[in-house]
Amino acid sequence: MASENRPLIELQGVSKRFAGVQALTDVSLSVPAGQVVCLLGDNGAGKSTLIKILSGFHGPSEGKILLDGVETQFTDPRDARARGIATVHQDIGTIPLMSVGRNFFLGAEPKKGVWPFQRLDIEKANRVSVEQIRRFGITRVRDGNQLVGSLSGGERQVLAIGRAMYFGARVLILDEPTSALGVKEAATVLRFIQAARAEGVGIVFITHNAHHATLVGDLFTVLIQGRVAASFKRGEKSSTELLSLMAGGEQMEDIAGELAVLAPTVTTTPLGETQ
Ligand SMILES: Nc1ncnc2c1ncn2[C@@H]1O[C@H](COP(=O)(O)OP(=O)(O)OP(=O)(O)O)[C@@H](O)[C@H]1O
Repeated sequence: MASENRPLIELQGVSKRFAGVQALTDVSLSVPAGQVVCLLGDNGAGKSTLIKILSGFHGPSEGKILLDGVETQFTDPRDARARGIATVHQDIGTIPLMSVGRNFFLGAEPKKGVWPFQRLDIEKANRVSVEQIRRFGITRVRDGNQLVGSLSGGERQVLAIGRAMYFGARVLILDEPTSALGVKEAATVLRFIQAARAEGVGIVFITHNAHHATLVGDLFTVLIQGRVAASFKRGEKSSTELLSLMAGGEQMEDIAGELAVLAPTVTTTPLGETQ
């Protein structure tokens, strides 16, 4: 297994400006091997911009990217992928009307035969895909010919993440992988995240769900308006504290105050009467 604290990828003092918009300011983040780094923040806080920088989609306006401790630049997302940085977006990346095996190897299909008579080795695609997802506890899938549309949301996420790992991801960026899922389905994905961590993969887990974050996270970074508002380790804050931080504590107190003023008006109006 990879050593626990070796950073695989790091951002140092990264800022990103778009025309007229300062999306990120002086953000530093380190993703060690075998650790889950939770990236949290409200809408517009800069999470997407940050993962686009980590995955080679944008270059930073200022600051550095270090890969295995060496300063680097990604030419594009393909370059980042080739160097082991895989991004799995919620609900994209699998095709419902295609089989599990075909989805798993999409764009990298195993071939058999000798060129020019090569054809898709569907037996291999089916066998490997089923092995890979069963390895992480999805035992309901037994046949690689099964259509992805018949899998649950959590199983589809696991398929997409398992595929990234099979193709050599060392850093997995998971963009809101549990946000559209029910409790049981989210648990499937969270278990998978733990299994990936145990294999020494560095994980960036983007979520709005403070509870999911505290269940699997080792390190936490909260972004507010493009800046790191807090950065801490597992056990240093409860999920309630985390939630309040994400909402920008004071704002939540203001909302609670407003609701307290409104509440008596609402409760004293008898049902069926209008004012
Ligand atoms: N390509 C772009 N051009 C101009 N402004 C952008 C661009 N991408 C992001 N921004 C701006 O940067 C800020 C941060 O946006 P970003 O999408 O990174 O936030 P986010 O935390 O991912 O939000 P969400 O959860 O809603 O996706 C926002 O003000 C957004 O409008």
